[in-house]
Amino acid sequence: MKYISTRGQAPELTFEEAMLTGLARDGGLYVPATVPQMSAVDIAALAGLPYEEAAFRVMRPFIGDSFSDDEFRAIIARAYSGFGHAARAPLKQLDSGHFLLELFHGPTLAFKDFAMQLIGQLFQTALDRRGERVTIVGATSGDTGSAAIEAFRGLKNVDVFILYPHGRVSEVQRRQMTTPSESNVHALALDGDFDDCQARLKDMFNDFDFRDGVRLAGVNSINWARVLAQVVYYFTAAVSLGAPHRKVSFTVPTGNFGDIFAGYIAKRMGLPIDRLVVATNQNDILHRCLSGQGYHKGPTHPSISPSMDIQVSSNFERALFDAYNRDGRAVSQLMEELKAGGFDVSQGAIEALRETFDSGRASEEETLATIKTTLANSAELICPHTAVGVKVANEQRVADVPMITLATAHPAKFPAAVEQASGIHPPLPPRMSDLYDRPERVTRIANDLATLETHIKGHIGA
Ligand SMILES: Cc1ncc(COP(=O)(O)O)c(C=O)c1O
Ligand SMILES: N[C@@H](CCOP(=O)(O)O)C(=O)O
Repeated sequence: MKYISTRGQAPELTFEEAMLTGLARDGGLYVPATVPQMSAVDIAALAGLPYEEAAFRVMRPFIGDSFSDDEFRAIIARAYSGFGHAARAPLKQLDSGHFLLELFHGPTLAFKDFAMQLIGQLFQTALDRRGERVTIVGATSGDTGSAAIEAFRGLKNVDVFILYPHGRVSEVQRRQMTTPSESNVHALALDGDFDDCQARLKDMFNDFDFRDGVRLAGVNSINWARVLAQVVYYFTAAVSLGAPHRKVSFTVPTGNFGDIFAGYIAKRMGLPIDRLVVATNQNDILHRCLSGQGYHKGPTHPSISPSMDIQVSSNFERALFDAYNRDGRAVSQLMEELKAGGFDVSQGAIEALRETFDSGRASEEETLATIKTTLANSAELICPHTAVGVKVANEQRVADVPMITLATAHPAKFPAAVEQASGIHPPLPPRMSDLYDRPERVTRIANDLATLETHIKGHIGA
């Protein structure tokens, strides 16, 4: 199994190399050269399996020779052992044709744990074997950072630096990042928004002296392994509703396009997915693009679903690569135009995208109203990101095809918005009940590449 870059100018890599590399050296994102297929028989055989075994069968063909079967099985078992629900990703019925896929039973209460817990184990195994260490730098609007810190805290061959936008994450998210006491964890509150954090991270990858000097690695969804781990729950959810014998649709609260791109991979592997619906908040660049208005950046408006406050949706590049028939030069050209503000998508590419993706948006008021009505109608208290999904799903559902909305975070991560909408203050799970009492450790830092690089170099192994 080989991985190629969306910009066509970087070396082909194995799974392990792509995982440890993160961003390709031509600035692109790694994708599998070919997508492995699962037959209807393979898919039907997933029914009733433990989540871990389904994960092994879905992901195994992407791993190649990087890990032995025994090694990979053990890694998966360790990754999901800390989840608070036996099913790992349980489905809850909201009404007759609408289901919630609960992805918040991991250690940091968001869907990121599915991938991050796995790649924590994968990194550790690979680095121990190679006798290497890496410096992980991550950009977060709140959830990736806390999940990465949880997965890598205390590991001897990794330092983890997380850039988050100062003042733009929830207090629970911030405390999850700033309270771990392990010396290999470094929380950096950047003066800027999430797009600034992600842009500086990509700048670091494109500064080869720095990149090679600190042995930079990335755990954002630029890392293919992140996307791969998220493919699994599309299979388990669809199979529990009757796939491969019946089609299902998914609505995905979307920001960086990693989660929904995992659904696209599941579909390309053979899972009978009818529609994949991109649900955005008021920062609706993806919805506008899929509606034919081109991809043009605007200001980011802070919202009550802050993890989706994004303009430059990183993984959309992977979808564009396929929509432009895997033409790396065309993708490079679009990404150059994006630096200057945006680009128009060709008619052929937009038609290709629309074969799979629909989209919708939820305003702040609609998000609050959806939290309230979902509680009243289905007795489910949902987080604001999930509410964006539920609102859009309700508009886009069609009869006879079940709709599964991804519940991407626990409501207790966003208590202010949930309480505003519902009057209920969602409590943190007991194991996190002292979160507000733990001392915080964070460095406020300027949105400046040289400052960041100097800080990181000075704190490796500190
Ligand atoms: C709670 C929550 N929902 C949705 C999203 C959007 O997911 P993605 O960035 O994969 O599109 C995020 C951030 O990634 C998130 O943290
Ligand atoms: N919403 C994310 C943004 C980063 O996304 P990623 O999937 O690329 O890591 C967050 O919570 O940080």
